[in-house]
Amino acid sequence: MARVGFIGWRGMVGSVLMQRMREEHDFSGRFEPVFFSTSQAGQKGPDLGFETGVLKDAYDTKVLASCDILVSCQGGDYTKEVYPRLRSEGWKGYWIDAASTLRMEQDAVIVLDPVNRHVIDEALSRGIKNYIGGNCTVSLMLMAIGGLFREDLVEWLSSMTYQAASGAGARHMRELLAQMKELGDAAHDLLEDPASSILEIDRRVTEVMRSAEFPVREFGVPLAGSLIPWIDRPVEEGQTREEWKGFAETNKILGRQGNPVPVDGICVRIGAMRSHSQALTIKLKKRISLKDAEEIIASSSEWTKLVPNDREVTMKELTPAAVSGTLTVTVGRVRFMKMGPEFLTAFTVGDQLLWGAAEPVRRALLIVLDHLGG
Ligand SMILES: NC(=O)C1=CN([C@@H]2O[C@H](COP(=O)(O)OP(=O)(O)OC[C@H]3O[C@@H](n4cnc5c(N)ncnc54)[C@H](OP(=O)(O)O)[C@@H]3O)[C@@H](O)[C@H]2O)C=CC1
Ligand SMILES: N[C@@H](CC(=O)OP(=O)(O)O)C(=O)O
Repeated sequence: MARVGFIGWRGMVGSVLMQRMREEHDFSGRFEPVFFSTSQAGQKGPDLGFETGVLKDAYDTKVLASCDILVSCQGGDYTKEVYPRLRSEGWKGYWIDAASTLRMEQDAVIVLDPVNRHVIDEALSRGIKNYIGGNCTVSLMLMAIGGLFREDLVEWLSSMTYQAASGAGARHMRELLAQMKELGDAAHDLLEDPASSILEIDRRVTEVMRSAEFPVREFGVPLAGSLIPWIDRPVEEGQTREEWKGFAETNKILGRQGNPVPVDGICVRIGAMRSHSQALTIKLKKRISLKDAEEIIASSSEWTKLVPNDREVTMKELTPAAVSGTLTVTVGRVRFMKMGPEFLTAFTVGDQLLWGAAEPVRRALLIVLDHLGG
């Protein structure tokens, strides 16, 4: 029976992974799970409804190397430190990771099996051992409109994003709520009075938002009541690294680095909790009917849900409030644009911690286990 080590299981992404694995009964005796921690070795393992033993030291490469598969949601710094050591000590097992560190390596595949199962299967048959979850924005875009790529209809794509606080981590989610509370508190008494001036409410809220006491330790600036049109560090030509991933990772996931599709846009952090949204402009290679475009989009995956371009349904279903916590990736506002009949637009929303992080990793584990005959 394969031995599978889990590192980072108690973090935000790791907790969602554990939750999904329990829901899907993945811990049903098909493999032997081993739980690691960088800070709690020797303490009790997670409460998953079965005996999970004592936590092993996540820096002990001897114990790590006793696993056939390692699944890490611990983060890039951990991967950078431990992964090369394991390989240099001769470990030949499968490394499945949510962090971006190894994504663009030649001997790694970015996993999003509803879209690139063929790439994963081909890599397994070539003996590739590293399977890495993609950037959340890229994975969610492909879950939404992968059908258009599958039909080779996309000449180029621009994605303007509206990214949730969860993408930056748990502390950022807390800070967003703390900021919201401060703003609400600032206007509290005026909100109670229906006759109060909206301009006075706005003045107070803006004053609090700009004050030195406003909680901005994590984001550096206000997000509640505002937005941040910059995610991650700068790279070349004025792009941010998050924007750079759009082109690099989309083409790697699709296995078309030799013939890449241009993908670019502006990535923006907004005050949503855990669902990323994106407004897409898609230049098609040829004219197709709106009905065909909708059908192809809806066929992108079994989790893709096409929302009719109708006000009521859009407001109910095409929002982070509706989508968060579900595996459904909604796509709506599909229509041709004034620029010409090959310019298609769409809006999509998906949970950043599910298909954006934990779910592709969970499914990669099952695929590798299948490959090993587990
Ligand atoms: N956040 C996201 O949206 C995405 C993240 N990722 C990747 O996943 C990595 C992990 O992200 P994320 O899950 O947000 O990170 P977290 O900060 O939530 O968790 C990372 C680790 O911190 C340690 N930790 C310390 N204190 C606590 C605590 N109070 N509660 C829980 N864990 C604690 C745990 O390790 P230990 O038990 O060893 O102490 C945990 O595994 C990222 O660095 C990134 O590489 C990938 C896609 C999306
Ligand atoms: N950078 C993404 C989160 C993410 O998926 O990052 P990475 O590509 O490092 O896994 C965000 O902030 O929303």
